[in-house]
Order: sequence, then C-alpha cells, then structure tokens
Amino acid sequence: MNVQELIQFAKEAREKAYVPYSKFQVGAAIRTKNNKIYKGANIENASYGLTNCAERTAIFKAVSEGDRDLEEIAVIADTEGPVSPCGACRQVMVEFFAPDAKVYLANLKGEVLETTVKELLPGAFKQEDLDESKKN
Ligand SMILES: O=c1ccn([C@H]2C[C@H](O)[C@@H](CO)O2)c(=O)[nH]1
Ligand SMILES: [Zn+2]
Repeated sequence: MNVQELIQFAKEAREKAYVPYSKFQVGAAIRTKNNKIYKGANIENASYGLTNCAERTAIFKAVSEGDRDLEEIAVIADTEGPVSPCGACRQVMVEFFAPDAKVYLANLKGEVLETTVKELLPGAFKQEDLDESKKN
C-alpha cells in the first residue's frame, strides 16, 4: 500500500460527504497496523456545530470496530494548498496514532504534504497527563 493508494481511498470517501451547508467535501482514509482501510467523510447537520469531520469519522469507524492500532491517515479536499485538519481532529488523532504517525494532507490538484501527528499538534494534551495528576 503506497501513499497514492491511501489518498485514492480518501478521494473515494470524499464522494460520500454530506455537506448541504458548506458544500465543502472532505475525505479521509486510515491504514491500520494490520493493513485494514477505514474511510470517512464529513457529515454536517442543520445544527452546524454537530458536524463531524472526515478525519474523525474515519477514526471513529476504526475504533468502534475494535481497531485502535492506527498506522497512518490521508485527508483530501478541494483546497488551494493541502487541506489542514481542524484542531478537534488533531486532538483525536493524538489519542489513536503514535506521535510519529504519518499524515498525508492532499488536494484535488495532486499536491500532498507529508507531516506527522506530533507536527500537527505539538504539546498535545494526552492520556498520560491525566495519569500524572492521579499521583498527586
Ligand atoms: O480537515 C477538515 C476540515 C474541514 N472539514 C469539514 C467540516 C465541515 O463539514 C466543512 C467546512 O468546515 O469541512 C473536515 O471534514 N476536515
Ligand atoms: Zn476536524
């Protein structure tokens, strides 16, 4: 499985976006450590704030199937430069990916920015911060 294949899965997922409000379609695809693929699209709501981004849709699909060992993720949208995940999605990535996990941020022009979870959210709040507080 190469990067272009994962991006292609994200592109397929994007076609399923439910975006009557923004009309901005986003797709994501995750490869797990066992080489399973989970795809997700953004799903909006008449109560705008309830929108679920493509990245979180894909992560929640994997985790709710019992797959928590996530290896890498690709995200694609029709943006000028590579799409940029929102803060909520960055925090959720931190929960289920290793800090050095690869994140491929793509657009329909074929541009791809290869980054990592920790580059996207340096200094993230983590599970171990909670564990640390229990010692006090
Ligand atoms: O990385 C991103 C950025 C935005 N969106 C969605 C949320 C909303 O449906 C639309 C506009 O913000 O794009 C995503 O799914 N992922
Ligand atoms: Zn998001």
